[in-house]
Amino acid sequence: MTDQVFGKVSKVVCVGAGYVGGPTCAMIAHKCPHVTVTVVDMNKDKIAEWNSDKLPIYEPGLDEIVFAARGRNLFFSSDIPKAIAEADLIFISVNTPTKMYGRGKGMAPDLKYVESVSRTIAQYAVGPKIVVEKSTVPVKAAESIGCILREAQKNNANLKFQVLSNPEFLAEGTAMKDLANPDRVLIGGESSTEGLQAVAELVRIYENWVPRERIITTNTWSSELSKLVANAFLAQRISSINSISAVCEATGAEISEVAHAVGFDTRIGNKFLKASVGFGGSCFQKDVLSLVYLCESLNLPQVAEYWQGVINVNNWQRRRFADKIIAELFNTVTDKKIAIFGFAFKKNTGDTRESSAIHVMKHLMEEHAKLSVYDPKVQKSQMINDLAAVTSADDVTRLVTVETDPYAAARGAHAIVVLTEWDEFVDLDYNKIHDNMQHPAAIFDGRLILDQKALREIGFRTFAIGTAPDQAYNLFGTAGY
Ligand SMILES: NC(=O)C1=CN([C@@H]2O[C@H](COP(=O)(O)OP(=O)(O)OC[C@H]3O[C@@H](n4cnc5c(N)ncnc54)[C@H](O)[C@@H]3O)[C@@H](O)[C@H]2O)C=CC1
Ligand SMILES: O=C(O)[C@H]1O[C@H](OP(=O)(O)OP(=O)(O)OC[C@H]2O[C@@H](n3ccc(=O)[nH]c3=O)[C@H](O)[C@@H]2O)[C@H](O)[C@@H](O)[C@@H]1O
Repeated sequence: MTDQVFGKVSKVVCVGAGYVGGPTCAMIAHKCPHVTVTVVDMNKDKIAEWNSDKLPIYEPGLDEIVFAARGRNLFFSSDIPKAIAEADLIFISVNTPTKMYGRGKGMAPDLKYVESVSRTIAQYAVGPKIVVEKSTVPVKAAESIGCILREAQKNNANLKFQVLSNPEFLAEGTAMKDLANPDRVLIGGESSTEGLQAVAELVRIYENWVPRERIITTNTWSSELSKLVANAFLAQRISSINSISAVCEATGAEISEVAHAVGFDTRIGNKFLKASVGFGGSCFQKDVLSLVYLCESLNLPQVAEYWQGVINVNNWQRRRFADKIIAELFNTVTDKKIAIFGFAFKKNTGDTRESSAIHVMKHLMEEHAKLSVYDPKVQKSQMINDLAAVTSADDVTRLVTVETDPYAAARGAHAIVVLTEWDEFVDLDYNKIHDNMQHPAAIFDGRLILDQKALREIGFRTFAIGTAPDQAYNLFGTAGY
């Protein structure tokens, strides 16, 4: 019988206290009171926020779990060496953004943070450690991590490492629900005796609350690839429905009716068929581009081109929506006030990474529109920084104001543009809003959340993604297409 190299896990450490590391570890601490969980980060300010009353990220249900477990079996620290030395199992949950320089610029994920953590683990580890890739990485990334760790093993016989892949599938805004009740947990590892032992230890953690049949174990490369593929398939569904939204606008078919009818087929399914102004968020674009780059590197240009199409449609949808706004505002938005409702990439999050709002606003700013933005969760400084990054600080100062209520944002505006599907936008007093706007007043619904008919009865001109212009109610033609 082979000795058990990896004992029962009682100390878990997560390097990276971001959108994934924080919520995931809070859930592990909540569900496994016998395990001590420490989340570390090189960003000391972020750790201070995790230790404060105001956590650095907003997720429904997160505060309650963190406040209950913090100081009991959940800790946030910047002492990375100490945490690594004491850990039985270490999650690597650092960012893997699209590389913005050198080889693979604009396509490949930047793995410098993952490598840096691997080197830190190699430096400070004592005894056996299970190292778990939580970050989304290209196929074979575990091999690079393993190579760095094996080097440390050569100089210290007490060190033992096994690298596992355990990608995260939570979505922002529903992270706590997704973590508490995941469709599946995926764990990839080596089929060696030590590899299987390490996988079994990670399974044991999740088994505290996830039914065993929902914990899938595969080889390492299948696990790494499955994460990229899952995101690519999800993004592909949105680009598919968005491409059809343009056909609807040109024909009189209704995108929500088409999505409903198509999604009723159980083979297709009804989720992720909501037409929109384009998908945003830190991962879909990054991970599809990572898959495209991987395919190019593997000399599979047809596969790369196929997935690149998902990104192309997304960019086109954002541009198409901005062009529609300009066309319907009589082909000029210069100096016109336009209210922007929503800046986050989806509702129930303050995250703005790759938000479609940034791209649509950029297009409107290029036409010198004056934009007045309201979002219930995004800080003003965040909006200013995001917009300045794609235009210029001068343009932002000249053209953008940020309001703390939607009525102020819409006052005196020629149009309202809905870019995030916040529930509160549905229940606003649109009679009052209409009274205080320039007339004719228009609403462009990029999220299909508003009652178009009711708005037209108030007197608005309306446009919604995937909805044909209704000549009986509004003046929109097909200009701009
Ligand atoms: N945001 C999401 O909803 C999801 C993200 N993912 C993946 O999870 C990974 C992490 O994503 P997020 O949590 O959103 O990123 P994030 O940017 O919110 O957090 C990453 C954290 O890692 C820290 N960090 C970077 N290098 C470090 C180092 N060498 N030592 C210590 N700390 C370091 C950063 O300071 C930052 O706080 C990415 O690979 C992403 O693709 C996967 C599923 C969902
Ligand atoms: O790897 C990741 O980071 C995560 O990426 C997505 O999660 P997230 O980006 O947080 O949010 P989604 O709900 O997937 O929405 C992404 C974007 O697509 C848009 N969307 C979503 C669904 C839809 O039907 N239509 C649509 O336009 C959303 O508004 C948003 O802008 C995946 O859903 C998660 O499973 C994955 O773990």
